[in-house]
Amino acid sequence: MKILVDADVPAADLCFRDLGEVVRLPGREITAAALRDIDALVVRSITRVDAALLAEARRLRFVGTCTIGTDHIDRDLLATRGIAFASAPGCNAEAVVDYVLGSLATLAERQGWTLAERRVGVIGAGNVGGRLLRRLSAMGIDCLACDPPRVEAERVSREGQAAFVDLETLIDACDVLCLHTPLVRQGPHATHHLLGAQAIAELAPGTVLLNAGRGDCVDGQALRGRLAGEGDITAVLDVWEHEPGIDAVLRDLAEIATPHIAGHSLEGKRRGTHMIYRALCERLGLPTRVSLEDLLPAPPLRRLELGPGLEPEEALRLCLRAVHDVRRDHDSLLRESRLQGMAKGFDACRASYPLRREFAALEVVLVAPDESLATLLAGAGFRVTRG
Ligand SMILES: NC(=O)C1=CN([C@@H]2O[C@H](COP(=O)(O)OP(=O)(O)OC[C@H]3O[C@@H](n4cnc5c(N)ncnc54)[C@H](O)[C@@H]3O)[C@@H](O)[C@H]2O)C=CC1
Ligand SMILES: O=C(O)C(=O)[C@H](O)COP(=O)(O)O
Repeated sequence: MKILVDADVPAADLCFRDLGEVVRLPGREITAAALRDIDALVVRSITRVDAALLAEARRLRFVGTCTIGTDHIDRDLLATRGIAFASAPGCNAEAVVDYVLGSLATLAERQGWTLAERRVGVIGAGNVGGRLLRRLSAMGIDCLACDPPRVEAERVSREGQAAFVDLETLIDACDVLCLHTPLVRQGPHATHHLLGAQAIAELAPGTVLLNAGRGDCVDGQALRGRLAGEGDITAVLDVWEHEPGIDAVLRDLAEIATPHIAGHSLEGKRRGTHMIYRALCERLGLPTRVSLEDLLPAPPLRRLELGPGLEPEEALRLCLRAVHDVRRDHDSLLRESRLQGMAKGFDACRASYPLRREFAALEVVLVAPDESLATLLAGAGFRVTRG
């Protein structure tokens, strides 16, 4: 049994070596020829698994992607060819929520507003959006949600404390829009350019638009036009059209521009590996000998002690940045894409990404009793204890 695993899948040798011979290749270098004698393929989001890639893959019986998104996989083709498929739903959802909160806290500081006075609209209330809504609500931040497929299928009207509304209502009513939809090209709920030219033109001045779903869900040219023209809205972009060769002008116009790393926590990546390892074991009828705990080292920063005298949002920013500083990711994309060219620089940042821990890995000790601070920090996802 030969298993080809993307070189950016962490802990792959530990997980897969008992199941067969493990071959590693960078995701963008996995070709049809490389799959000739491969029985199982394990990828991340950058390998397009389609008819061209599988042209010579006569032995292939399993494809797994250690990611939430599956838009890079032709699932119909796999089904037709009898090739089993697994993805990793929810694996890095907490990390994306951490990224969103870190970005919003950074914007609030730069632009002189507070999170508490904003209303956040979440588009796509699945594993990521649903967690975001729950954390925002627990932090006391007003939010609305838009998820027509869920409303239709489940007849839901609320998620946590947030009400479900249609997209137009959400856009009109919210100061911050967070996009967490999958890329779906066809059907009644297609998301390609879900935020299209008209919606972007109609955004109220001052709106913050954050996209950590897929780049193609937003019309990048229209967004670039609005940012370069009126310049009266703010964009936070982690995902882009045409990755890794993204639009340099849009990168410069975005207040926070990062190279598709919102989900790149150590926990998120390793959960993804482990979910695909489990799926392959199940497919082969073998027991799982490696546990997720085996893949998660203790975090280097475990405790932060806060004394009295900090404003709540200042304390929040301190904790967020102790774990992950989104400004570093922004700076590294700028630096590397200018040094190496866009596509190479974009990929280089991702390949050398210093894996970060999730907020839940940090214990925040409050030395002085402060119920509202405890609620804010616990709501944001930290483990809060009293000193
Ligand atoms: N930037 C990053 O690093 C990451 C990006 N992602 C992206 O985020 C996407 C969402 O992730 P999850 O929440 O885990 O997926 P999910 O499948 O759990 O949730 C997606 C939600 O979007 C909703 N949706 C679908 N079409 C919609 C539409 N037209 N309007 C509004 N809502 C719609 C679905 O009903 C569902 O509830 C993934 O598909 C992936 O593309 C995921 C992880 C990391
Ligand atoms: O899980 C997803 O979907 C993502 O977008 C990943 O977090 C990003 O995965 P890679 O870019 O590392 O393939």
